[in-house]
Amino acid sequence: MGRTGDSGSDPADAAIRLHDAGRRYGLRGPWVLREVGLGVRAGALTRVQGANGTGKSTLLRLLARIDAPTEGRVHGRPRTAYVPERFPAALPFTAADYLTHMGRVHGLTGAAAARRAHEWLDRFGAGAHARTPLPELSKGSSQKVAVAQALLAEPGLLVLDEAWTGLDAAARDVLDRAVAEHTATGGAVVFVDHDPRRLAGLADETYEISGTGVRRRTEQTAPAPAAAGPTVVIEVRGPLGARLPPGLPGTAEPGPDADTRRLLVAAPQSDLVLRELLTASPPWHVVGVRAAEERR
Ligand SMILES: Nc1ncnc2c1ncn2[C@@H]1O[C@H](COP(=O)(O)OP(=O)(O)OP(=O)(O)O)[C@@H](O)[C@H]1O
Repeated sequence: MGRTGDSGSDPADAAIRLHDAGRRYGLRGPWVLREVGLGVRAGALTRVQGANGTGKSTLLRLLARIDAPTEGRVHGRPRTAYVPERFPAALPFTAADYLTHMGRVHGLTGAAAARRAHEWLDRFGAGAHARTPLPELSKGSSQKVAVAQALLAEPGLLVLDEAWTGLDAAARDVLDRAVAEHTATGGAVVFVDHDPRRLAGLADETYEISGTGVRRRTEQTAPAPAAAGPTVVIEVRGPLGARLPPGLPGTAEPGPDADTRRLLVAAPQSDLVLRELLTASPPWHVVGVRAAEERR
């Protein structure tokens, strides 16, 4: 069985690393993972894939340190936030109180945690549910809370297990952008998603689970084609006279102020463009992103 350690993907700058890690459930349960060696780099987007039941969630729980490996070791303790595949929605909190509580768990002051709780609920279009008890939320709103609790913590490592499932299209876009911003500012993201188009072409590393082993995939997924379809307007601000990064897809035009530009980009390429802008030197500040139809 191929071991990721054998493929040389154990970077020294890893935020977290598994060494010969194995996991089974129960004393005599079958091994789900064995001899797994992989590192997750700071500033990188890492995808984990594999057929149903192969151990994707198990691997993510090891990386999030929710579970300890049955054998082997884990190195690195980045501050980690985790969106589980199934959010425990029956907790006795309102949405805002739960998020504030989670913010405090992650070390924020009460005031900062409460502010970010409301900011993230608003960003996900769930501001109206701030005072709704978690058990009364719809599945979609509940998932927004599940994702917001991880994002508001601004962790070093963000672990997303099917986090897009159940979100509406606008909320999925918000999460896509949050992931791009997170990696652009040096955070690490590990994700699993059943949809191969999710963040297609953006992953820096892709790991495939097969049998009890994990293999690093070396081939890059081609970026999503710029198909006809929805266009988004990205308004950015940069230093006066600065040039946009070369080779950006879409078209650019002057913005409302001398230091702003408006980019018209096919929706599937907007994350790629945001990432280029945020990682440019000097970086561009993203003023806003909206559907082209809403343009005034
Ligand atoms: N808490 C647990 N107790 C016992 N067995 C478990 C537990 N969690 C997972 N397993 C088993 O470990 C194996 C891998 O499960 P896991 O959920 O990690 O796979 P997955 O690839 O994420 O699955 P899916 O594609 O269905 O989300 C499965 O056989 C599953 O039944």
